[in-house]
Amino acid sequence: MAMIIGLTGGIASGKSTVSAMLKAKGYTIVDADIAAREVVNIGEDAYYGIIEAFGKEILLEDGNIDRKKLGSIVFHNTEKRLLLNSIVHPAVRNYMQKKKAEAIEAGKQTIIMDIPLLFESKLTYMVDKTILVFVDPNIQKERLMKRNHLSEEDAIARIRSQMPLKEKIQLSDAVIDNNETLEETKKQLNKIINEWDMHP
Ligand SMILES: CC(C)(COP(=O)(O)OP(=O)(O)OC[C@H]1O[C@@H](n2cnc3c(N)ncnc32)[C@H](O)[C@@H]1O)[C@@H](O)C(=O)NCCC(=O)NCCS
Ligand SMILES: Nc1ncnc2c1ncn2[C@@H]1O[C@H](COP(=O)(O)OP(=O)(O)OP(=O)(O)O)[C@@H](O)[C@H]1O
Repeated sequence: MAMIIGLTGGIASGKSTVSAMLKAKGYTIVDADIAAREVVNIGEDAYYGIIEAFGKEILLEDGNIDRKKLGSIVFHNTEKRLLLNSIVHPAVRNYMQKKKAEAIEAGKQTIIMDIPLLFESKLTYMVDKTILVFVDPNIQKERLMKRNHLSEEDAIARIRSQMPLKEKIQLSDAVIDNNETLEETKKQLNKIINEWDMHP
C-alpha cells in the first residue's frame, strides 16, 4: 500500500523548497499549484468559468488569464476569492486524484501531495499523513515581499487569506521549522523520512 503524504504550509513558508528536496530524493510530487495553472489553460472549463465570473478584462492580449490582475482582485476581496475557488478547486481536486491514482498504479511507495490549502479546503481525506512547513509570521512576510516583489500591504493581504500557520500546527502530524537555514530544514525532513520509513 502506498503512503500518501499531504505537504502543506502557508504562502512563502517554504513548501516548494521542501517539495524540491523530496523530488531530488526521487519522491513523486503531485503539486496543486501546478494543477491550478493547468486547469485554467485556454479551452478548459475553468478558463471559461473565470471569464464568465470576472469578465474579459481578466485576460492578457494572448488570451491567457492575467494571473497578476486576478491575484490583485481576489487577495483583497474575500467574496471574489471564494468565487474563484468555487470555479477552480473542483478541477484541481480531480487533477490531484487522477495524478495520485496514476502514481499508485505505477507502483510508487510514497506519494507527496503538495497542497497549500490542504486544511482550508478540507482536503485531508486525500492523504494519510500531513507535514507542515512552518515559518514565523515576520519571516513569512519578508520572504513573500522579496520573492513576489509585493508591497507590505499586498503581502499581508495574501497571508490573511489563509488559515494562520499557528493553527495549522495543531492539525499536522509533523512540522518542519523553516525559519533557519536550508541545511536545518533538510535535517528535519530527513528525520521525518526515517521515522515514517518513507521510500520513493
Ligand atoms: C489568484 C491566482 C491567479 C494568483 O496567481 P499567482 O501566479 O500570483 O500565484 P500562485 O498561483 O503561484 O499561488 C501562490 C500561492 O498563493 C496562495 N494562494 C493561491 N490561491 C489562493 C487562494 N485561493 N486562497 C488562499 N491562498 C491562495 C498559495 O499559497 C499559493 O501557493 C492563483 O493563485 C489562483 O488561480 N488561485 C486560485 C486557485 C488556488 O486556490 N490555488 C492554490 C492551490 S489549489
Ligand atoms: N530556509 C530558508 N532560508 C531562506 N530563504 C528561504 C528558506 N526557505 C525558503 N526560502 C525562500 O523563501 C521563499 C518562499 O519559499 P517557497 O517558494 O519554497 O515557499 P512556498 O511555501 O512554496 O510558497 P507558495 O505557497 O507561495 O508557493 C522563496 O523565495 C525561497 O527561496
